Amino acid sequence: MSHHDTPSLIPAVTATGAPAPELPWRPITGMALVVLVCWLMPLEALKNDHSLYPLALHTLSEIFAVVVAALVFAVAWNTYARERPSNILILACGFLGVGLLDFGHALSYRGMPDLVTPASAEKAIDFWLAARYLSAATLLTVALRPWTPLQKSATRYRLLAGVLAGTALIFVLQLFFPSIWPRTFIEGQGLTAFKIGAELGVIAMLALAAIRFRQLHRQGAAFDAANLFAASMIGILSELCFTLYASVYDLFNLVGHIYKIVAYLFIYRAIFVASVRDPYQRLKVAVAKRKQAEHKIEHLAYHDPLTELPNRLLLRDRLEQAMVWADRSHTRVALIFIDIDNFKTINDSLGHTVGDALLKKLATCLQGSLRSTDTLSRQGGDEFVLLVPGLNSSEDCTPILSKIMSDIQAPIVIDNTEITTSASIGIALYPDDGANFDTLLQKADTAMYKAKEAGRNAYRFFDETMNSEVVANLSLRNGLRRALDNDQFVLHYQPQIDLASGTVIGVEALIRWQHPELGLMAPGRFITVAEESGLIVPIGEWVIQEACRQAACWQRAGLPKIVVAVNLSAIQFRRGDVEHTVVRALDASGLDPQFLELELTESILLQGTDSVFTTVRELKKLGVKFSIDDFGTGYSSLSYLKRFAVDKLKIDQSFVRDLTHDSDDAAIIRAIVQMAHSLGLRTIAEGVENENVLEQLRGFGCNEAQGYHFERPMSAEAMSDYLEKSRQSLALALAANN
Ligand SMILES: Nc1nc2c(ncn2[C@@H]2O[C@@H]3COP(=O)(O)O[C@H]4[C@@H](O)[C@H](n5cnc6c(=O)[nH]c(N)nc65)O[C@@H]4COP(=O)(O)O[C@H]3[C@H]2O)c(=O)[nH]1
Repeated sequence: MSHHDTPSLIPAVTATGAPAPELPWRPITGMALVVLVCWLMPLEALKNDHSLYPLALHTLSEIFAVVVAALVFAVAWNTYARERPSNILILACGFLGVGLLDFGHALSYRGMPDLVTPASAEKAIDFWLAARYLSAATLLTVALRPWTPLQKSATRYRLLAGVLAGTALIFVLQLFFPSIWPRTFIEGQGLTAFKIGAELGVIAMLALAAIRFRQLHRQGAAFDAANLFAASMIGILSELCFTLYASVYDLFNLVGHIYKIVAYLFIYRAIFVASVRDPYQRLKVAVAKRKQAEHKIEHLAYHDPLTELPNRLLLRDRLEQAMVWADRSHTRVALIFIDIDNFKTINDSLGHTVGDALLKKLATCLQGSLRSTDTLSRQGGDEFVLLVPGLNSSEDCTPILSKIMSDIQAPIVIDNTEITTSASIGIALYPDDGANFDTLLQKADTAMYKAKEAGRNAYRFFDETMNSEVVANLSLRNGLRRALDNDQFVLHYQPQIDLASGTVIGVEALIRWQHPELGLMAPGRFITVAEESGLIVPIGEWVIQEACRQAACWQRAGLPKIVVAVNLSAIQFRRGDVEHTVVRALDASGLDPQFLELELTESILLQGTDSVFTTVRELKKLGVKFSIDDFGTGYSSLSYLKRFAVDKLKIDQSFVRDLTHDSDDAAIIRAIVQMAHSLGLRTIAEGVENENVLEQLRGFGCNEAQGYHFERPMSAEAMSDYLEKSRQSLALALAANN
């Protein structure tokens, strides 16, 4: 079965989604009762009353019927569209023909002027029967045909032409060759058996149509089967009247004509429903759906899908409006950047679903304590931005900020887990800190970072010093990128002295940046920026390679064999591949691994990841040495001393510096040295600036020392000279001993 053959049926509801109308049994039954009463009652007087249905009334009723038939055609034909069922066109054209034949009937009625031939009962009956058959055939056709669209649009014109030609033929035959028709009425005798039989034929066709329409209605037809069913049934009642009448002026004739008009009206209703009401309803539904979809799209464009809060776009718009209002009312607008502390940890440890639920709850909670004029938006991730208009001064913000902070700190229960968090908040004010959205947002963001740096769970108002820091950092970051490509880094070396022998046994490699404008820059000014930007990874790689190369170079030059110590950053372990870098540097330089020492900070060890452990273990296998830098300042956990099996502890210079005046520092150093020795580790004190300190360190049993008291960090050439001198004095001492 092709697509077009499929009956256009849908269950229970119509095309517009409304429930299918009930069959109109009430008018049908009422009208049937009227016919029954007329038939059963002895109404001889009425039946013979010729004034009951006079010519004028007949003409009037027929004109009305013709008008309704014409309306059926006009509405259906003019509103027809290709996707509509072709049966609508069949009804349209069929009823155009019916209307024309009814017109012929009205003009032929006895008492009307001549239309080619004189008017007569038989002439009127012949037109009448033709109209009845055409109407019954039309209804039966649409009852039996599937309600599918036409294959070709030209068919509609062919159909119209066919109906018009057929009707014209009937007119011609009736007017010019009336004798070819069987007799239907004989003056003085009344209706012929043919006429009655013909009416019964119409009744049979209409009955078939009615049965089919009822069936289709039950199956939930997508067209108005109920009204077409009523039209067929009332058509049958009308026809029954015409099998019962004795005079063309009697009661049955009157009732039959009225019923015919009612049947036409039901067809008109069906056509109107199919051609106007239903399409209009569908259009209304489609427009409503479209509006809904548009509304949804608009909502999505301006809101964050997770929290339903306004997004950046809407926030920008609201800020622009708020700025205009602030200008007029001489008030301020605050843009408050809220970043949830440790959100990443919560997300990673409890999962994204919990993370999302937390953000939603925070959003609801925050929104609950804001005024209707404030706008809370989500920028993505764990960042919210709040817009507060109508402030007189920055102090007006304080109550809001305290409220936000306490709201965020309140414990939130998700999936039976209680989560407590906090926020770092940065505030920028309009017009004080900027005159547009981007500037204000960036400044609020900068202030938020300052709050984070200050230990989180804090808020900071933006001030210009923050900005200059940011600008400086930015130019530093860009400069660092170029520095690596342009070979602007150099290593300086500081000797490490063995306290027992007084000889140099190692050097610490310390990076310097030969800045084209700012001169030689110490690492304290750029290492943090390099770490933040990740540039520490390639920079650190260069340091290892250069230190190994230089150490191997000194050894090849016959200078004393010393260990070169290199600082490593935690970021290098997190983002880089330390093991491969070191192995490559050793291979390239040819340096024996035992002359390389890597200085680890406690933060590296605290990462506690297996990869740090594996790297240390693998490099130790090669012979590389490890020391812990700045020992004593961090957690100084004994467990990682055991786990990582380092070789040396580097006592932080903050303890060494005040050693002679501060008894606590002395106690700490003594304890570190004792502990290191009992674990079989060597100790080195850094920052040794005078002889007194040195003496005390010797007294504690510290193995090595490094500091300005011996030498400041120096260039590679200066270090070569230093090593050369050290070699010579060693040779002299040996010669003297011998
Ligand atoms: N006041 C005083 N200071 C002394 C004395 N003796 C040495 N110093 C300074 O103390 C720092 C010792 O290095 P650090 O503790 O590893 O601390 C280093 C280290 O953490 C880092 N750093 C240096 N080079 C590198 C590198 O190549 N990679 C990494 N990741 N960090 C590096 O930068 C820090 C600072 O390095 P520098 O500025 O070169 O500063 C050096 C050194 O010049 C002294 O007697 N008195």
